[in-house]
Amino acid sequence: MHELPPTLAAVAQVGVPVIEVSHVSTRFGTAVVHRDVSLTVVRGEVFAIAGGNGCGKSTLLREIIGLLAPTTGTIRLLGTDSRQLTQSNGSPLQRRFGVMFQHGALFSSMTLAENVAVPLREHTPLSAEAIRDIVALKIALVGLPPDSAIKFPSELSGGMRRRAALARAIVMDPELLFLDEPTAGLDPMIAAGFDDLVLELKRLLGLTIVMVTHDLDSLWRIADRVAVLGEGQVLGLGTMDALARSDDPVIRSYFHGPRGRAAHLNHSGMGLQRD
Ligand SMILES: Nc1ncnc2c1ncn2[C@@H]1O[C@H](COP(=O)(O)OP(=O)(O)OP(=O)(O)O)[C@@H](O)[C@H]1O
Repeated sequence: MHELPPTLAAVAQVGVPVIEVSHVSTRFGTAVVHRDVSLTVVRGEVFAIAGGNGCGKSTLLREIIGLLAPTTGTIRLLGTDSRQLTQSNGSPLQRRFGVMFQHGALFSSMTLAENVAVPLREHTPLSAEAIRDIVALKIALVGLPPDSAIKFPSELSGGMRRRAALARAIVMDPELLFLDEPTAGLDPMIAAGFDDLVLELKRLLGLTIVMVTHDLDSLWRIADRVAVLGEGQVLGLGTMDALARSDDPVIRSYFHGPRGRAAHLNHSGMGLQRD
């Protein structure tokens, strides 16, 4: 029997759980960040983790990708306990996901092409020529011009830096893509363009996407499901439409404050109407 190419194999498994967070609690000293958090991400969705400042979104992301071990509870990533990632470097599992950290986290002393090449240099035996070709392809895929490859991060705009960071996150053809505050600090037009790019890459590459964000426009635009964290717990989990109807006071204040209302109006098209 022939094996399916990775993208088709991923499409064939749409809806299968790829991340299972079970009864996770996290403490830093006496500070409790998570108490009994459980959620499941299924293949093929854009799953967002939202909530107020300091509610533990990035910490949960770090736990899922094995940079940090939860105090209690378990997290299974693509069927493997993510503690195994915490304990070992260079696990084959690490090749199956890409991460775009907050603000892009590009190396300032490297050109854009060198930044994008880092995972290939670290995790594959590919020749310099093959790496150059793959990097050029990924730079084009995120909509950056070829001449940006030789530029340093300081020579790029904020939006271009995010696209470069995204190119690095997908350079190993991952199944799963993690985005930590991908649109933070971008102006609304650039942020919307970035959201569209994320959706396009999801479609082209058969990605499952987990995104930590405060950006209500992004949530309305691209999230299939959203987990709202607060008070150490999952306060609500569902589609944006379902969450917008929630009676939970924290969720209500999150979605029905001035920014939440404006984002909802924009999403429904009403925000674009003029008198
Ligand atoms: N390594 C650490 N040691 C001690 N405390 C930490 C550590 N990492 C995170 N925290 C604390 O855990 C809490 C949750 O932080 P986290 O960055 O996960 O929140 P967040 O929801 O992503 O916040 P923001 O939206 O502001 O980025 C914060 O109070 C933070 O100070």
